This record gives sequence, structure tokens and C-alpha cells, in this order.
Amino acid sequence: MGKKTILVVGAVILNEQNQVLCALRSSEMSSPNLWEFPGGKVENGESHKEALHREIIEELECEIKVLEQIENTFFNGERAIINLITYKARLVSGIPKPKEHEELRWLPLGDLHKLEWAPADVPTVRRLQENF
Ligand SMILES: Nc1nc2c([nH]c(=O)n2[C@H]2C[C@H](O)[C@@H](COP(=O)(O)OP(=O)(O)OP(=O)(O)O)O2)c(=O)[nH]1
Repeated sequence: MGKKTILVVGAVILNEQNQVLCALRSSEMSSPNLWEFPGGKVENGESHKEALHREIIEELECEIKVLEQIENTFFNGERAIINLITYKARLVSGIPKPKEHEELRWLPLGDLHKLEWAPADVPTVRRLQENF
């Protein structure tokens, strides 16, 4: 029996100072106490952008405009293969609130590597530090 592949979209939300919104997974979530880009699983019939827009409303109670793709990576996790696709995004309304996460933090691009990221997110973090 092969492992399932889970399609997950993550938002790299940037503000006017080029800081990125980082989200700490809570102890009730899978992969707890690691930082991630807010987002979640794409549901049947949804486009990536629709899924990300929906997840951000659910998780942060704010609205984003989803922009260009940053990374598309596969991480071989313990229970499943995670296909994480990250997109650049801008806030269009509301202030992000941690409805599900333990903590939210705005960090300058150059400081992202200082956090402990979920393994699937590391290629996106590296890409952001290289050429953004
Ligand atoms: N949203 C998000 N999830 C990520 C990232 N990196 C990463 O490995 N993941 C994993 C954690 C989850 O297993 C899955 C996303 O699922 P989710 O956020 O919709 O759901 P969840 O916590 O309810 O997941 P689960 O407990 O049902 O497995 O992808 C990331 O940057 N953002």
C-alpha cells in the first residue's frame, strides 16, 4: 500500500515593509510547535487559489489576494507525502488573528531562517531568502 499524497497550499503573506506572516502550529494540530505558512488542504473541485483564499478566512479571519507561485515541493512525511505549493499573497481586508495557531509573527525576509519550520516549508524559506 503506497502512502497518500496530500495537496497543501500555503500563503506567504507580505506586508508593506516586506515582512512575512509566520504561523506557529499549536499543540492540538499535527506537527505541533513548528512554524508554517498559513493555509491547508485543497478540497475537491477547488483551485489552489480558491483553497488558499478560503483557508486564510478560516484560520486568520482576513482576506488575501493570492499572487504568484513561489515553490512546489514534496516532503516524505511519516504518515503521508506532503505536496506543499506556496504562493505570495497580500492582505486585502482584515487583520490576521490566530484562530487556530498558537502564535502569529511578522518577520523580515532575512530573519525567516531563525524559526524552526515544518520540514515541508524549508525549500520555500530558502527560496525567499535567495531571491525575493
Ligand atoms: N497549512 C500548512 N500545512 C502544512 C505546511 N507545512 C506542512 O507540512 N503542512 C502540513 C500539516 C498538515 O498535515 C497539512 C495541512 O493540513 P491542514 O492545515 O489543512 O490540516 P490539519 O492541521 O487539520 O491537518 P491534519 O491534522 O488533519 O493532518 O500539511 C504549511 O506550511 N502550511
